Amino acid sequence: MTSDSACGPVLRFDRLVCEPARGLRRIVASGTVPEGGALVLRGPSGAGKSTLLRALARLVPIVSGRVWLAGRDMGEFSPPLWRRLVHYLAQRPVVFDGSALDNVLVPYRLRIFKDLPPPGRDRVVEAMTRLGLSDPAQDARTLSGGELARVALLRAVFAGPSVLLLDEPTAALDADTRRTVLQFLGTWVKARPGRGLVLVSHVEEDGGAFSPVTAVDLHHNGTGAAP
Ligand SMILES: Nc1ncnc2c1ncn2[C@@H]1O[C@H](COP(=O)(O)OP(=O)(O)OP(=O)(O)O)[C@@H](O)[C@H]1O
Repeated sequence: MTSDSACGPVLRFDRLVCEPARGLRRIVASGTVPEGGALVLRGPSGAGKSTLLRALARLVPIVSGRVWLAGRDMGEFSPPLWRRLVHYLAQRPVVFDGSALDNVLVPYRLRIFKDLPPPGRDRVVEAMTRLGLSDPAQDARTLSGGELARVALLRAVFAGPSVLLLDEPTAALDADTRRTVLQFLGTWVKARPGRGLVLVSHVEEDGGAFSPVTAVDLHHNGTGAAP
């Protein structure tokens, strides 16, 4: 896996020490998310990949270490603003009542982002179509696992993040759909300056969809390092 630092880092974490819940085994890692590209988080099951992602989103306790977004320390942001800009997408998608389209727009329907104008319906439907979601009106509770994963991904994308933290976003997808999703993310991350991705993936080729790309290997003992 190559590393290319031609662009500056969007997100950087240095000797970040976090724990899944207070008092549990700690995870220690440092890494850099390149602008317009991705950091791929690798490691065996239980090594702490999801925990590290959740720590970067300020969803689990950070014991020590530092995190910067576009050069600004995490502490300079309120937690809600940070979580919007550094947006975590869980491994198991959450489904709400309503259609597939309603589900993409949930944060706006619930008025979580009061200061952000909702994206136009046409833009959302166009993105859904690009991801192979051909019926925006379909009841979300009838969507397959792979369709729901793509709905959840679009919900995250339309929340307006700078950095998307994606926990195995291609796990429920067949090879063709996986390529479509990776291509979509590759376009998204380059569409505006200041964007980056962090991706947990067990699929070696997933990282190859992005350039520049960096990696962190988390080990069984919870320590992580760039290879
Ligand atoms: N809330 C929690 N309470 C107790 N233990 C937890 C909690 N969350 C995670 N753990 C434990 O912390 C360790 C790291 O979990 P984590 O989900 O971060 O691993 P992972 O590398 O993402 O694994 P996988 O590849 O299987 O998803 C695991 O041993 C897990 O059982």
